[in-house]
Amino acid sequence: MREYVLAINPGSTSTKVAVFKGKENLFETRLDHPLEELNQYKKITDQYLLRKNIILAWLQEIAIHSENLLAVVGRGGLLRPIPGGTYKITEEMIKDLKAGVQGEHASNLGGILAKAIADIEGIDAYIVDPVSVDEFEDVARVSGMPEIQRRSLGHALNIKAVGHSVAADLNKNFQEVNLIVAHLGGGISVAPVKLGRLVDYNNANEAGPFSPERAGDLPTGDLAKLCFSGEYTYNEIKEKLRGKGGLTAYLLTNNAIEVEKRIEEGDQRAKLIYDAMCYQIAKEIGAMATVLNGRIDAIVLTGGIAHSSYVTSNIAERVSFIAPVMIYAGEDEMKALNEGVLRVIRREENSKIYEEEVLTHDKKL
Ligand SMILES: Nc1ncnc2c1ncn2[C@@H]1O[C@H](COP(=O)(O)OP(=O)(O)OP(=O)(O)O)[C@@H](O)[C@H]1O
Ligand SMILES: CCCC(=O)O
Repeated sequence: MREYVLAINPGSTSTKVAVFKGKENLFETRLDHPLEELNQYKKITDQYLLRKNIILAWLQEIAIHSENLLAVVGRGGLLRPIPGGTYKITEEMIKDLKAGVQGEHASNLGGILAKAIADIEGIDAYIVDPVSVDEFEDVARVSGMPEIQRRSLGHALNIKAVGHSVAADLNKNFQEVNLIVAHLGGGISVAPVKLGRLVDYNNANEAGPFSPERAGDLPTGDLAKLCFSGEYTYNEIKEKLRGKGGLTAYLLTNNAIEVEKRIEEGDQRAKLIYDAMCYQIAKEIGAMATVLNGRIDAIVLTGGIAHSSYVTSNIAERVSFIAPVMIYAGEDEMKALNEGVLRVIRREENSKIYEEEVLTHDKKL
């Protein structure tokens, strides 16, 4: 009997996998990939066969047979800009994931792996709320330089999933509330969520507050000088902006728990940098409050760093005058992927077709 949903969430060095029966999470694990293995491949998407075989071996280990799978869902990546929702994976989407139309990202593998495993049984494969969800109002796209448009890239999957939970806790529908959701992880996304739509974003890879691994907003003149100083290659600059920026650049760690330990031991520099990160997050939340004209049901702090009362109280002190601050620490992307599929299977929502949404969503300013 076909009754299980397999969820696949690829990260840079591991693939999280889970098997659900209805809402119940039966098995979940993180399959680690040693760097020596991954480094053999030039492009992230070239790792697909290696990861597929490891997932199939794991399914065998837990005695889940592919003929009992009902659907497979993967985390969607840097696709073309599309509205949020659950998408049936099509060949057109696979082409774009392989080409990396908005860049390389481990999540590009999510859809490719889901489709490859679903195809073994001829069942449906989906992605849910990919990184490239774009529900911007046009005014949010204008950057100040016509050659550059502001892009919507961020932690849409967790932000939307948490938004649904917050709305339910407020006894409302997601489409009835205005929220500012700050996802505080390795990257940081701050999003004004207007009646269920992500109408603006900082773009977690390139702007907004700095984060454990990313530099965030920078003074543009000084950045241009650094780029042309002759000291760095393009790839080195890219790494300084994303991967080796933020806390990692200042404190040589991306681990917020380690930073807090240093602060407790009296490290004043660690305190200054960490407080600056909280300050920038609060400032971004304040800016996003204007997007919602100040009509906000709640400010929501989520992601791994929202476990820290140091961070949440620091931010709350600055922003609680705007709206009540609610904390939903951690993330449950596996549950969010499964629920996206369940909404379609239970006909609470229609699945979308990527190429149709891209066509109707192509923005030229
Ligand atoms: N209890 C805690 N207190 C403070 N920081 C914490 C705690 N637990 C986790 N973190 C921090 O959260 C960060 C990782 O968050 P998270 O797991 O959401 O990120 P990720 O999944 O690696 O990246 P992303 O969220 O950008 O996809 C790390 O800096 C980690 O040290
Ligand atoms: C673009 C930000 C999303 C992520 O880092 O996972």
